[in-house]
Amino acid sequence: MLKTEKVNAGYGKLQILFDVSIEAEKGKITTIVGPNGSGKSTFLKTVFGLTTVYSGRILFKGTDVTKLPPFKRTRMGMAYLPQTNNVFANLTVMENLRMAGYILSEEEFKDRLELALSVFPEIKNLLKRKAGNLSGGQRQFLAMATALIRNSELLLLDEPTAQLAPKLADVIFGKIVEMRDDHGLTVLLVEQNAKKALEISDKGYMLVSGRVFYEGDPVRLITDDKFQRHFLGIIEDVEIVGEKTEKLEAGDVDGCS
Ligand SMILES: Nc1ncnc2c1ncn2[C@@H]1O[C@H](COP(=O)(O)OP(=O)(O)OP(=O)(O)O)[C@@H](O)[C@H]1O
Repeated sequence: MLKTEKVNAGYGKLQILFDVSIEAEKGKITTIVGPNGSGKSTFLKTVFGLTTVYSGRILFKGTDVTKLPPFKRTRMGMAYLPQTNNVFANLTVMENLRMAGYILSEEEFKDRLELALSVFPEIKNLLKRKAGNLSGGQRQFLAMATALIRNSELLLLDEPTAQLAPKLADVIFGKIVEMRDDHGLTVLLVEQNAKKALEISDKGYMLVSGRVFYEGDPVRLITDDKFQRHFLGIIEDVEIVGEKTEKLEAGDVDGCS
């Protein structure tokens, strides 16, 4: 569904990502974890076309989208849900949902709305409320519901559980699983809440200083001793040789613990 090939990207001349190659398979949840500032959000923005790509390719459904503007990627089925400002705060919940479905016929919109509200019944009684007055969790539900209305195929989720109470975070993770299992969505997830995110994932990546440091089985990543230390920001034993960071293969992880 989504593949990046040796992507080097950043903001203007400030390079943040180095040779990042990642694959998110159709109908699967792929999660990227890593220390603060490692480039996780920048990577999602890059996939959506919001940064400067110096070299490498981004392939979406087999098409090279590296040079396409974000609105064209949206049209192709990508939904990017940033951590904040993921809904129109001055519009009501219903107006947000209508905006998402503005190209649909009235009949199609009704069907998509019914589906979105069946996955997110939590917002059903809030349709007239201004999105800006929703709680953090409700706002996240609304943002995800708009992706369902748009019939998006790939969800790019940037820390959807940030600043939410643990119980609510669990509900959000449950919704992500539901969107994969019942609605066939492909999810590329960036999370600080690394352990829980990896538990629901089919594949895990770890970024350190803008480079892929681990790729593979998410459960192996959680249980790896090195991961725990790196994730806490203690990265003294990441071997950096010149410009290259040693990449752990899934097979190496057993030996690390
Ligand atoms: N718009 C921007 N312009 C310039 N530099 C930026 C911009 N946004 C982020 N950065 C820098 O890019 C680097 C990576 O940040 P990014 O937000 O991608 O990391 P992250 O892994 O998502 O971190 P966090 O978990 O703290 O959100 C940081 O050094 C940050 O200061």
